[in-house]
Amino acid sequence: MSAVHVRAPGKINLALRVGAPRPDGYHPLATLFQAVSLYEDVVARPADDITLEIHGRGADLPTDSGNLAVRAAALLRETSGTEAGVHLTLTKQVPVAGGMAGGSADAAATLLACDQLWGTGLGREELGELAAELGADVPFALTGLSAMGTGRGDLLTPVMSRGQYHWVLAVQSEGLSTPAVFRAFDEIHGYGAATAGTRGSGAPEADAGGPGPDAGRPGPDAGRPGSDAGPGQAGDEAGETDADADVAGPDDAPRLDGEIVSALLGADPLVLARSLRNDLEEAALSLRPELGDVLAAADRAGALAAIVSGSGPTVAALALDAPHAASVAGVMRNADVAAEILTVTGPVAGARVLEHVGRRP
Ligand SMILES: C[C@](O)(CO)[C@H](O)COP(=O)(O)OP(=O)(O)OC[C@H]1O[C@@H](n2ccc(N)nc2=O)[C@H](O)[C@@H]1O
Ligand SMILES: Nc1ncnc2c1ncn2[C@@H]1O[C@H](COP(=O)(O)OP(=O)(O)OP(=O)(O)O)[C@@H](O)[C@H]1O
Repeated sequence: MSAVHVRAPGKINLALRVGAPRPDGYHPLATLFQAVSLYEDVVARPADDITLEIHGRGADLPTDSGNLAVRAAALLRETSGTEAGVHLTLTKQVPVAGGMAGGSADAAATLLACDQLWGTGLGREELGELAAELGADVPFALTGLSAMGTGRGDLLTPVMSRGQYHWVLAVQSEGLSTPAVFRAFDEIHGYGAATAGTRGSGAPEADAGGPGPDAGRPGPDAGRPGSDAGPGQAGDEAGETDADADVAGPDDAPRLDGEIVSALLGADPLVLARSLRNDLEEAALSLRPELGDVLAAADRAGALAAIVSGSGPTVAALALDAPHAASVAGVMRNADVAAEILTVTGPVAGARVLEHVGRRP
């Protein structure tokens, strides 16, 4: 085979509940992911070593083992035992360090592209396990669509979603470090200096003394006022998910409100708008107070609701439909609160092969 082209999506966390740091420094999460139509494209070609070139965003990113795509290829090579190499051409659309899991999408796309190129014979399940080793958000970039994430965010349960949601994204020129946002979260909630670490280091640098005194506390309630508005129109058609129950993890893990799962089944953006919440938003705002202006601008532009995506600083504003999204985007562009204003839709598929070039019949 002469090339494999794989595309993987960025994500928005429709809901993100965060608990106290665990002994390993990671935070237990309960999150509802939606994959959106902002993509990372990876073309994998045979080569002797593992090499990478980057187009689009991220010209300053490392192209060596500091890059998650290179790390993904190296992990797959080691696991599969192949001696082959790969040249990766990565075209990035997802903002770097934007809270939309762009690096994770690169890793997921690379795993799938190299798997196909090298014919490793590993199944999706084994690729999922490698994905979780690379980062908490990587498994979701493989599966895409809508899913609940628990554990570190890497234990996924698919969630049914009807209809298409229209988002306006306010992208900042400077990203936010995910570990720094989790650290700010810990400070705000009195959890002590439990997390540090850099991406892809395998695990965050845990507190030398182990878990903080508050490690067992339930998740804090850090949503903005109004983000917890009244009950949704939970129908009785919740499919495999019990929409009336809180969606639970272990005893002291944070929980998602079942209302948001029902909202996705109802295909009604007005209902979803009432259920959006992000426990990291306050922490992102503490590091980047200007994000308050972005949220306010989305509100003034008539968005149904707006939320910081994941660890930020990208703000995702929900619209009623495509024309409404275009209108909100126009007003937000004029407000001049972001480097770029984009419109996307979700949910979309996870990492998938777009093209095999030169495959034998
Ligand atoms: C904020 C989210 O995007 C929400 O989906 C994710 O939790 C972040 O996922 P990610 O960037 O893939 O995270 P990783 O690369 O695994 O970890 C980066 C750093 O984020 C922090 N981290 C991440 C996930 C988690 N459940 N708890 C954490 O404390 C840790 O400091 C870790 O060192
Ligand atoms: N391929 C990559 N793309 C982007 N960042 C990468 C990549 N490889 C390594 N990195 C490092 O990871 C950091 C953040 O990556 P990314 O763009 O995925 O952030 P993010 O979207 O905020 O992630 P998440 O939402 O998963 O927390 C970058 O600042 C960079 O140091």
